[in-house]
Amino acid sequence: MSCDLQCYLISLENSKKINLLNLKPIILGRNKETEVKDSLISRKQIVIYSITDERNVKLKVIGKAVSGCNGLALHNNVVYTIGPHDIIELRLGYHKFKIVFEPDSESKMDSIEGNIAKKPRMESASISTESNVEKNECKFLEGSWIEVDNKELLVYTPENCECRAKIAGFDIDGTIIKTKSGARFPKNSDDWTWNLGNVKSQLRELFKNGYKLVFFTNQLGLWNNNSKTNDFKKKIENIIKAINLPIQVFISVGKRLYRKPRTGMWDKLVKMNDNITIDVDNSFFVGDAAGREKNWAPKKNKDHSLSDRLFAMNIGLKFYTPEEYFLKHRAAPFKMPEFDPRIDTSHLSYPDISFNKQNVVVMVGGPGSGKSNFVKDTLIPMGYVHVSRDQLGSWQKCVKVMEEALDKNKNVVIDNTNVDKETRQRFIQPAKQRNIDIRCFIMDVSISQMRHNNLFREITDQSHAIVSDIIIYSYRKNYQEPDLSEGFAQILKIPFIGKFTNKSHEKLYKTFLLD
Ligand SMILES: Nc1ncnc2c1ncn2[C@@H]1O[C@H](COP(=O)(O)OP(=O)(O)OP(=O)(O)O)[C@@H](O)[C@H]1O
Repeated sequence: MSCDLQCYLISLENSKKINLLNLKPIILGRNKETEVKDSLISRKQIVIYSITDERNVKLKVIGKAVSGCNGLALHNNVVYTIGPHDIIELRLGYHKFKIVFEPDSESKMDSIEGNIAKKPRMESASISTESNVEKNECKFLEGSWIEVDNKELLVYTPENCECRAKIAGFDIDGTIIKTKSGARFPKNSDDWTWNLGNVKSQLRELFKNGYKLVFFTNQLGLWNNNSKTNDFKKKIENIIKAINLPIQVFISVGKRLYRKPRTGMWDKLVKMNDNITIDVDNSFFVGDAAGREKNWAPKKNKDHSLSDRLFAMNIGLKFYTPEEYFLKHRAAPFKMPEFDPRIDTSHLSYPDISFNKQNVVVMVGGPGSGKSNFVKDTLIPMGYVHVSRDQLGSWQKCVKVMEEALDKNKNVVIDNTNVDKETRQRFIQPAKQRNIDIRCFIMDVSISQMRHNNLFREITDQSHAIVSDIIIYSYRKNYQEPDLSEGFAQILKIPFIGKFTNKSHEKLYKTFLLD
């Protein structure tokens, strides 16, 4: 063997070259030698030396992180023998160093920029050890929690969780687990068992087939409750431990962006996937909130919601119910929501709203029906004085401001819900007394679209007071259809035409938001 033979570790991140001396151990870790700053890695992570004459390298993991070789996890305190071109990962999947012997008699073409870096060898053939590393070993190693956006989202990531392109996503309650007691809601954090017998083995199969396993769950009940949150975290850790796979878990605690069917949890996963683009076409999501009607199977209740199916739809993922996925049942029928936000409205147009005399426009429409948006877009630019109870505080003030404007020969728009005849008369009478025409513009928007719009506003505009569903349903209950006999010179129906100031709002609006 030539005495000129040298062994190096070459960083695949920055081409840094570390000389491995014959039979002289050095320490790799979060240190100057490697230039790695990853806090999950110990300063003393791996002990390593070369046996240059034999063209091999011995190493032992001694630090807190899970280190790897050629994509496989290494055990701590086990001596491994590896060889030229093997790739050491200081933390499994990260901070890769290739073993290079120079001169390289095996591959003259080999270079960091060349074939090895682009096509890293994944086989474990060259690892020999005093204990075996199984090729598909997939154990779970305890991880850590992070809190996002003022605890609206909690994320659990096991230490050896790898970022992968294919995602197998699952809801938890009613999908992975069910209550042991048979109660609808768990009685305590131990009240769980596997939902279906083969959940665990199917998850293992997916993991072996290259999927990253991710759980997504809505847990509004944890909001502002530290003790419940801690119990729930423990429960999640127990479930993952029992499955014994590195599964990442997203818990939506808040009401807004992260709650399924909204895509906040998925968007966060995309950002946390270490620049690996997610292969949406080959990923999927499984959940029991699928909108199935009562008796979708013998004696089965109606699903409590549709949020899991809509979550998948919003992202563009294939969707399965637990029965379809785990038991291979045929797809059950389901009911879609009344309002579909994806529908294109660009072909619609407003009716002719011009008028050749002084007039008052009384808007009629529930909370979130888009009255203010319409008024701002159309009537205000035409010179109408904007009268709104939201801004003035009481209907009496609205009447006063309207009268003052009318007496100055101005046109006026009353931008209130104006739900019934009595409310509308408050504005019709003073106009009539002045012989001024009154028109009525009704927002042609369904109750479910109003709910969608309100939620959209809640997410995008925190300055506006939150409108509860109760207020919207009370609008529906009290609604009296406007009629010419009330004193209107004209009644027009105003369609909802989507108009957006920015792309991200448009994207959000066009997803299913209601659960
Ligand atoms: N034409 C539109 N295109 C896109 N989004 C719209 C449109 N109209 C309204 N929205 C959105 O719907 C939400 C409610 O709209 P808006 O405030 O105009 O309703 P409103 O009927 O005036 O409600 P309220 O009576 O509660 O004040 C807002 O977030 C708004 O941005």
